Amino acid sequence: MQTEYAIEFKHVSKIYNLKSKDKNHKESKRFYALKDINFQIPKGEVVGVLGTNGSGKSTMSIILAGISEIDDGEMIVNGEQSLIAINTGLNMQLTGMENIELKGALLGLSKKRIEEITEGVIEFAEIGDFLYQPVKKYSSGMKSRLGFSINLCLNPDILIVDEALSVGDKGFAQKCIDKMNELKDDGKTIIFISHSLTQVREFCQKAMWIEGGMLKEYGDIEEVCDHYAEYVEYYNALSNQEKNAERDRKFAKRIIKAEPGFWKRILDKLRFGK
Ligand SMILES: Nc1ncnc2c1ncn2[C@@H]1O[C@H](COP(=O)(O)OP(=O)(O)OP(=O)(O)O)[C@@H](O)[C@H]1O
Repeated sequence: MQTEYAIEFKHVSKIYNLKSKDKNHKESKRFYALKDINFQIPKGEVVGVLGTNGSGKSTMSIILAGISEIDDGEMIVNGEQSLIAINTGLNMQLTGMENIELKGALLGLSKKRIEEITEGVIEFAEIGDFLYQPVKKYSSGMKSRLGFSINLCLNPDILIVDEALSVGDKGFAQKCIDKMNELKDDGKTIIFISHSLTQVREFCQKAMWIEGGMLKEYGDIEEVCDHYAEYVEYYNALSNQEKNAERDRKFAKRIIKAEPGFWKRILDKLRFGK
């Protein structure tokens, strides 16, 4: 039987502009936030994403969620995806309730479905009357409760969780893990981005390690986690000077040196969506 994929990345790259240090220097450099990423995630798989700060994990999460466009390559997503992240997805001016309605409307859900989701959120988030207050008045834990609850209650085919568990209190984090386990048992695809190797080992079936914008490893959970842990240990043992050199070395590989035809390809893609 042919494997059905929830997500396929084919030579996916994401480019960002980097402002020049020198204020008078108009030209800005371009660099790869993600560079030539290839992988296939079968439906129903739970994948942990690891990588040191700035490696490209959040960039990947917003690309996966359809919030950010790719600059090169192709991404194929089969199913409705939903992203839970610390600072995304909530409108700060609107109340919790209005945020639920807005999200429902953007997804084109029926009034009845939005009411069901609202009931689910009231029960799951446990933020009481704060649901009728603007989100800007919430604590970060309460924002996380609301964001988590909305996205979990939407029951997406593909759930992307970006470091969101680190904000809520322990009781709520456990409640989210239990709910995520339910989704896992239901055969949903979950992409779990976390700095906690313990959480990744416990919750995921496979792991992906992104470093310096590139896919370093993707496969067996224990193997990838062990290799990542070894790297973190190696990096932490470096002197500050060595750490700087390591960062510069990684960054040098991300700066774009345009080969012939590169910019034409990017521009054509922007103009014609090719
Ligand atoms: N909007 C943006 N414009 C320019 N550069 C950006 C933008 N967003 C992210 N970057 C840069 O892209 C690189 C990847 O960032 P990203 O947030 O994806 O990393 P991360 O792996 O999620 O890091 P962390 O573990 O620190 O959250 C970083 O160098 C970051 O500074």
